[in-house]
Amino acid sequence: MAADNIAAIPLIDLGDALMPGAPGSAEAARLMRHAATISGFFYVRNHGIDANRVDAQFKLAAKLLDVPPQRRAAMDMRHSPTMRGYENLGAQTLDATARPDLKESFYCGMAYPADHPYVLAGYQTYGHNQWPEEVPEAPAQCEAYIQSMLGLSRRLMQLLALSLDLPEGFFDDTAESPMVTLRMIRYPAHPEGADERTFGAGAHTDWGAITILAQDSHGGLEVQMPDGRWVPATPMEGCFVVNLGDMIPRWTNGLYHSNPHRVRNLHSGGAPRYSIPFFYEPDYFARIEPVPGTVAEGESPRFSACTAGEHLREMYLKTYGMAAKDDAPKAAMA
Ligand SMILES: O=C(O)CCC(=O)C(=O)O
Ligand SMILES: [Fe+2]
Repeated sequence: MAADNIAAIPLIDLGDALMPGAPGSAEAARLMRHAATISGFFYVRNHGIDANRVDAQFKLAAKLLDVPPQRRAAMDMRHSPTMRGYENLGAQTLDATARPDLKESFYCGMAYPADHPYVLAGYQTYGHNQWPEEVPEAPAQCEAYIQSMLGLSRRLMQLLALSLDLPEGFFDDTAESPMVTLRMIRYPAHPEGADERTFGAGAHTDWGAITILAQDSHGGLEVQMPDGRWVPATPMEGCFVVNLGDMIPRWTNGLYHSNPHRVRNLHSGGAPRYSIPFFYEPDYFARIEPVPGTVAEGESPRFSACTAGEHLREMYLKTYGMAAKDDAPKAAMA
């Protein structure tokens, strides 16, 4: 079974590619290009993140999601200008043709200082976390996890640049004040007799640049291949699943893909499934337009150029039917 999905979702060993200029970087970049032109999904191993840190984050996810419902209501993400806090079961419909998602989650972001210009401006994803006092260790632990994921994301963006025959540091200046979201998700067991429109997470593509997913041992994530087939992203010990979000096709003029994926918690024997995706997006004002070498001479780009902030705002509007209050930056974006 593992061999099957490794063929579809390649495994990249980063052990020798973690530092700029490291000898294994070219090979990692080559494998990344291969994965990116198929589905945009790959596993990473020897990624430099301590297994204990990941385990502790799963324990924290359970604690956060065990906070009683009436307390959680006070910290619902809908009360947050930056969409941080609790998301209830059924609050999001990732696939508009399916039923509302059978998942609940807790969202948080990087601890930007309150006087950071983007926080003051109220841009989406910057600042304003809502922490439950029942879990006092959450802010510091989430920030530490975010910082380690951010380090890995920056390295993956460097390898992505290499994979496009660009200098390793090509994307570095888009990472100055990144938009990052950490999400801790819990999926109840898939209901018995549920119809084919029922999902833990309906089919969707991710919106940002890179998603780094830690999943527990139950499985349930499936990825759509170019031929339409759904392939399980079976959990692999010590590995993250990495996938490219919709900004990457926009940045590469469609050369790299951000394929649909979905979740059904079918094989856990009735237990809930936990997953922890980390979403990395560049700076709010990073321009997302084809990188050199991706638009052939005489051809027009396939996507309109935009800023990362504009792109993300559109996406939130699409699946939650709401956008954060960030009309102000329009002038600055023009
Ligand atoms: O839970 C998972 O395995 C995937 C979650 C996901 O796709 C998402 O949050 O975008
Ligand atoms: Fe996703």
